[in-house]
Amino acid sequence: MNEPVIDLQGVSKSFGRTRVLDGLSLRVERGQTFAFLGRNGAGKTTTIRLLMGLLKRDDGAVRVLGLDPQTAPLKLRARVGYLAEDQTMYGWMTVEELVRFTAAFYPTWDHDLALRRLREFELPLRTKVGRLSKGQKVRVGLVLALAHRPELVVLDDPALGLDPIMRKQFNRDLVSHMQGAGTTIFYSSHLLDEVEPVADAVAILDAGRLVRQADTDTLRADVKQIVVARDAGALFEGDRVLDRRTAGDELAVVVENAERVCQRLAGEGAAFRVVDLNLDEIFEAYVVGRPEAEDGTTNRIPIAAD
Ligand SMILES: Nc1ncnc2c1ncn2[C@@H]1O[C@H](COP(=O)(O)OP(=O)(O)OP(=O)(O)O)[C@@H](O)[C@H]1O
Repeated sequence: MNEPVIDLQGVSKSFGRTRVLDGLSLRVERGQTFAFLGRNGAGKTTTIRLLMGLLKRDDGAVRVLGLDPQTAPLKLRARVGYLAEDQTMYGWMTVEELVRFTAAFYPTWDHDLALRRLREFELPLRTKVGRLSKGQKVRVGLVLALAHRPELVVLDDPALGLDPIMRKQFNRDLVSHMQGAGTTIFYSSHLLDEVEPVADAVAILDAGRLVRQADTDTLRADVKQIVVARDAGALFEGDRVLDRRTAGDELAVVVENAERVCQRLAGEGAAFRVVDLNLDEIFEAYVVGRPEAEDGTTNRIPIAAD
């Protein structure tokens, strides 16, 4: 198998006495569009800063494009397009000046490509960056992150602060300008609806721990809600239950390995129905699901990355 583009193993990071990342392992393959999901404060930006060599880890190993970002940050930056969450731009420069200024840092800069993207994004070249709208600034950030033709694009919550129409547009930009052509895209988000149509793979981070990493299609096929009679909770003993809730006479249980669970239930002659979940519902089951039975016992098994 090819070397992964991003490879984190057992990475931990604390700020003072607060442990923000706790033994995080993650693997992103070449050409993937990979969404890194987590609620506010889960540790996404911290992970991205570690990937970019902007922070030092306390423990574990990090390789990005085969390099350790901590010891080779500049080499890495030349090969990565990075859009920070709080991208600070030089507001007093015009768009054109900012593009020329940034170009000077990258030997592989493709100025024609930059101009083409600026045109496609309908960005006004002679307007000062400080006067652009939030959506326009994100697009300038994307142009700057892409025009040196990086092998890897790392975007920290790029749709943050954009209105729903602009977020859809951003997704279209992602698909039309970055996907394909072998570029690997790693981006953090908490906007599940928008991630779902574009991400090949996702990782779900919760309080600094990885709760699941999988291809998006695999995840949707694997995690389902199974509805049984209210008193039939014992059917799921030993299963990986993520969430369990009752409604009227029914019990709805979200499980991993749904196909295997369904085969078993069918074999046992149990009455049940299966509900497909979208990424948003799956995410919710992992990070806020309540797997406990009414007697307080739990059968959520600690979950490892695939
Ligand atoms: N330099 C720092 N010093 C102290 N605490 C920090 C620092 N950077 C991050 N933290 C804390 O680490 C935790 C994780 O922050 P991080 O920014 O990585 O989360 P996030 O998943 O990106 O959140 P969001 O979606 O809100 O941007 C938070 O509790 C944050 O307050």
